[in-house]
Amino acid sequence: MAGNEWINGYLEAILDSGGGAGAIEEHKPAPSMNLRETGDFNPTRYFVEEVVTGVDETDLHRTWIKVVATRNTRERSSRLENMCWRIWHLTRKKKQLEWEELQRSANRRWERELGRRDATEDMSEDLSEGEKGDGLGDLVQSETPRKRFQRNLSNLEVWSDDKKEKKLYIVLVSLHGLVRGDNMELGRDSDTGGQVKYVVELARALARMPGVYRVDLLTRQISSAEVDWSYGEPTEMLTAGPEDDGGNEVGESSGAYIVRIPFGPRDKYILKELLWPYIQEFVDGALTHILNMSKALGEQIGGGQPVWPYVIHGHYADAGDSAALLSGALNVPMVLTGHSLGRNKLEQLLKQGRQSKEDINSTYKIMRRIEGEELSLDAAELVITSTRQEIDEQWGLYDGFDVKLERVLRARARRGVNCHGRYMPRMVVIPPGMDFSSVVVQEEAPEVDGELATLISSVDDSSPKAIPAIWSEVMRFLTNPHKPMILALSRPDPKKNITTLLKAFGECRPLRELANLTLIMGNRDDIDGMTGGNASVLTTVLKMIDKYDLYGLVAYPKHHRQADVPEIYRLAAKTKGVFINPALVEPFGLTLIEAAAHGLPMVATKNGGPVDIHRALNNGLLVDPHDQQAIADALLKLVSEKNLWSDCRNNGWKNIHLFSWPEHCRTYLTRVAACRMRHPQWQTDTPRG
Ligand SMILES: O=c1ccn([C@@H]2O[C@H](COP(=O)(O)OP(=O)(O)O[C@H]3O[C@H](CO)[C@@H](O)[C@H](O)[C@H]3O)[C@@H](O)[C@H]2O)c(=O)[nH]1
Ligand SMILES: O=P(O)(O)OC[C@H]1O[C@](O)(CO)[C@@H](O)[C@@H]1O
Repeated sequence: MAGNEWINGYLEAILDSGGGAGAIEEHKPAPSMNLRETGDFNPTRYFVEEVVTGVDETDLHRTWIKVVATRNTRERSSRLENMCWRIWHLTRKKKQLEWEELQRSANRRWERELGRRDATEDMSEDLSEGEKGDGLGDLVQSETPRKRFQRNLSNLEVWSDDKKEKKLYIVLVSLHGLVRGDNMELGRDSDTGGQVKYVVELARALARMPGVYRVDLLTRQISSAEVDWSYGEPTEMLTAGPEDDGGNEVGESSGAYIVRIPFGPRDKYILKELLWPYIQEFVDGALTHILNMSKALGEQIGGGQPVWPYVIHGHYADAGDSAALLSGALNVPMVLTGHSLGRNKLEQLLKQGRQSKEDINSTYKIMRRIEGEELSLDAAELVITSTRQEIDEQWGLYDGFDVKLERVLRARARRGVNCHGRYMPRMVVIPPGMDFSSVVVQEEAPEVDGELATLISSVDDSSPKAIPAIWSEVMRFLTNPHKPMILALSRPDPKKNITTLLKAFGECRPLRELANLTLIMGNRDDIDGMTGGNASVLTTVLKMIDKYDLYGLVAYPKHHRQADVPEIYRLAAKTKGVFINPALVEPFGLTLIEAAAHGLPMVATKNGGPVDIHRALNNGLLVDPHDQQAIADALLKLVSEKNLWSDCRNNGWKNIHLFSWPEHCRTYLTRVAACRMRHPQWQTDTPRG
């Protein structure tokens, strides 16, 4: 088409000028005017050069106005051509800018990748020490060095019997709650629960390890009429130390002891939230005890030289704060276990939406607690957690810890690269053990009616099968005790979310018809005598039982002893029931491994440690604790689908052995031995061990 010949001319000019759609064109200088003078002037080429070099879009519109106003056809056509080219040029220029930006961002990404590769090399260099694995689901891959799953703990020497000639002195600190070795009053109040059980069992297990001479568990001396006299005893032996191989006595101080230090109002048992002002007083008392004990041990086993603590291990924010001070004063490595973390609790309570941050702080002194946790992180060489999730999603909330940065810092320190003063503690997953002595040997899944009915109907004192007293205590609430029992067992703390469980049960007719609900909520004489949060939970529970008319379907006994707990699990298992932990957040969940050991499948909160326990045991279902329907559905599924129930029961039994205190202690000592040595008595070239 003749009219469009000019387009061909321009295209040729583009090709000549090296331009082409998408090509990146070198910027060409404008043709000098001498082209005109020399007669080689080519208007098309001129325009192309003119457009490519000179114009921009700002006056494009003015040009358009001129073109529209031009009468002369030829002139108008020329101007139109010019405009087309300018539009084309600007489009190409825009594309060029975009391409250059793409190039720049690709370069930036490549640089970041290079950096990441560096960091990953650092980490993997570090990970080769067995830090891989994402939690209890990899428990078989966890720090606990088990034969079949021996980790590549490259530069760590696993603690073994050849350490038996060492005579280590270990100090554990757990300040709050009622701490004693036997008949613990777990669940009596919000401060006496899993941590108390954990530290007592840890102290006993450590004292039984080769090379450990003495373990002191420091706590608060409570001489109050409100509590049993045993909590006022200055010292309580938990276990005597092991005989040494030669059968010789190992000294009267060997073994594990609770040592009670007086601090705070002498005649009062006060809540953990009110202990913060007295931490320094505890530290003073603890320091005096440790100095005296180190001297005494020095006389016994140290050849006259003081035997300083091998490690000071704080449990929970308050004891972590204290251990940090003691560690600094004694120049002894500090280890921390959180048990339950303030930032996580705050997050979940805010999500529940019942209290403002100010109210939460007023009730729980949560900001002082978080400050104690941050101080502990700064001082700790090592943080022992129960699950991988606790590291990633709970400690990861803290200023003093970042998963990736910690590994990079450690790798840099190992390579002698400056860390600019940044330091973070190592995190290691060592799941707690449990005391299996209370677990009855695995029985075949009994026929419910056959076994339990026989037991109940023949009960009398003479009967060889007299049922445990606690069974009667529970069953007296129930119209039909043969129905599958849904069991919840926890301190009656608001964060345990018992009321949502009760609502789910009360509003689910099939569940009410198919199962009973048993709530073990600590021990109580009088609800009015309970602390605030616990009293409100109990009051709400009673009101909800009335509201939903759950009489005969829900058991809520006032008292039980520690020795009753295994029997309670057994009763629920005999009815083919289910254990539930609906907590808003559960850092670990000792009750879940206890229930599994007793053959009970679980329904548990998906917030916290239960995720990793489930991955290790595969013995139940996880739920959103804020979703009442999900809780009801999961319970209904497990109590109604008998094959699923049996599979979960057997899965729990299959792997529960992974939660063993001896294995825990072996890993514990292996990791502590690798901490930075600080004290002259440990002055050796290699990590202590
Ligand atoms: O009425 C009760 C209530 C509890 N318990 C026992 O007390 C312990 C409770 O431990 P857990 O279920 O773990 O809850 P907490 O008391 O909240 O323990 C804190 O500390 C534990 C140890 O670190 C962690 O597992 C928890 O996640 C953490 O919240 C278990 O052994 C229970 O058997 C009773 O015997 N009777
Ligand atoms: O509910 P909180 O305030 O996080 O505290 C958890 C409590 O449970 C315990 O296990 C009770 O022993 C302690 O860790 C702590 O007193």
